[in-house]
Amino acid sequence: MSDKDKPNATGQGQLRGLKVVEFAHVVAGPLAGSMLADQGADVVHVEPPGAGDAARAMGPRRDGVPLWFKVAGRNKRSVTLDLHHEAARAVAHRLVAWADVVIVTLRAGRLRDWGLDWEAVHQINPQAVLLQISGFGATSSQADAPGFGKMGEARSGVVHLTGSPDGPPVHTGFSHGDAVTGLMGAYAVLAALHRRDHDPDFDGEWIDLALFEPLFRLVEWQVIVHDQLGTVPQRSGNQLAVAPAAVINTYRSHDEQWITVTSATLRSVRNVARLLVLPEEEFATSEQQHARRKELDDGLRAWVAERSEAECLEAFARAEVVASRVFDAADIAADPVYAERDDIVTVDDPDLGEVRMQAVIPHFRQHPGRIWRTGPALGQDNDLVYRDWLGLSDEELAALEKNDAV
Ligand SMILES: CC(C)(COP(=O)(O)OP(=O)(O)OC[C@H]1O[C@@H](n2cnc3c(N)ncnc32)[C@H](O)[C@@H]1OP(=O)(O)O)[C@@H](O)C(=O)NCCC(=O)NCCSC(=O)C(=O)O
Repeated sequence: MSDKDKPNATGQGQLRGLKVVEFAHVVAGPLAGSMLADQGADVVHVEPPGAGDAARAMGPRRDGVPLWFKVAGRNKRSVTLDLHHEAARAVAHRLVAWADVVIVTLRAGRLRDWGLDWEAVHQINPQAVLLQISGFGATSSQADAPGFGKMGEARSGVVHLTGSPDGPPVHTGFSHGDAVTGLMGAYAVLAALHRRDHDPDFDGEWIDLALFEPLFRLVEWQVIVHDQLGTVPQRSGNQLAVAPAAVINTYRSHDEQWITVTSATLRSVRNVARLLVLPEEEFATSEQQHARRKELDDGLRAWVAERSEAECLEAFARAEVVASRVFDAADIAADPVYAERDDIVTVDDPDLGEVRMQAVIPHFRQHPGRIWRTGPALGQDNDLVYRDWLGLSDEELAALEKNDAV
């Protein structure tokens, strides 16, 4: 076994030694695992033999090599296991027994059939933390229904709030609902592990997370405004529906670059007024600012349209008005602040040579996580995980292979 193939291969990171197995596909569940893997956990991604996780085929390719999975699968182990076979399910249960954390995102009926639901997992490994991600949650009447992240975004209220008032509701340009669900799933796992490590009576935990719930939770004002005022917040373009004093919008410069300006406190809105040479004292209170929000917005639009991006950003910086060029991927690649932060790193990849991707974020300054591999080939770690970690014998492995179960 080479050094890099040993358990705890990262040798660093906050979660070194944490054992995680994922019976999860596409984006949300694997992203939860990715957050844990970035911090040094040993994450085993179980995929069906053949094509593997559908996530492998997603997104643009270079020379036939899919790019997204190089990031999505990074720092993880890939094993194949066809759970349609009973013998494969027995191996899955050994992985459950091995793990501290089990992530499942197959539909409820399938989890029950395959012995990967809470009852089964808890029986196999009473100390395990189970993160179950589903469309509608395990207690819902829709518990077994399929769900995708965009459904979650729509159901969370966020899509209703996104877009211009006279336009259609809009989704964001990436897997927002899935990503936030993965992130919240990882956060929940760590909360459960904290209890495990401090409560002598810990007897496992079942985290039951629906795809719409994380975004729903994060729009902090939606429910209480509706409850207390009886009003339904509406789309308001780039403005925040419930922060009436704020000036937030994108404006186009003379050299046709979009710039976001955002000012959400009394002082920062006053700074905008001063920049536009409006009498600052007339923008002293939240009510005054709200009453003249359109004037500020129109004023900024005209002001930015007359100037180049560079002039605007310089003036904004001088006036302490918070603003940014609306970045695209090329801007990110060229930006000095990203470089100063080491937010993009170069990683060796067996198919593509050197690839650039996001660093482990957030940065831990004392004990940072690291990227020790890009998304692995399908089943690349079968031998390591099944033989060395689970202790399967040659005969057991041969029998699985003979039945196409791995
Ligand atoms: C994503 C789903 C809609 C896919 O639904 P289905 O295709 O009906 O699959 P099921 O969940 O019933 O799981 C059974 C299928 O899993 C696949 N599968 C996965 N892993 C295995 C292994 N190891 N062995 C065998 N089969 C496997 C295989 O295709 C099975 O289908 P058969 O071969 O027919 O037996 C659902 O799993 C789901 O709602 N999951 C919970 C919420 C979630 O995570 N949604 C995706 C978020 S990402 C997202 O929204 C996005 O990317 O966009």
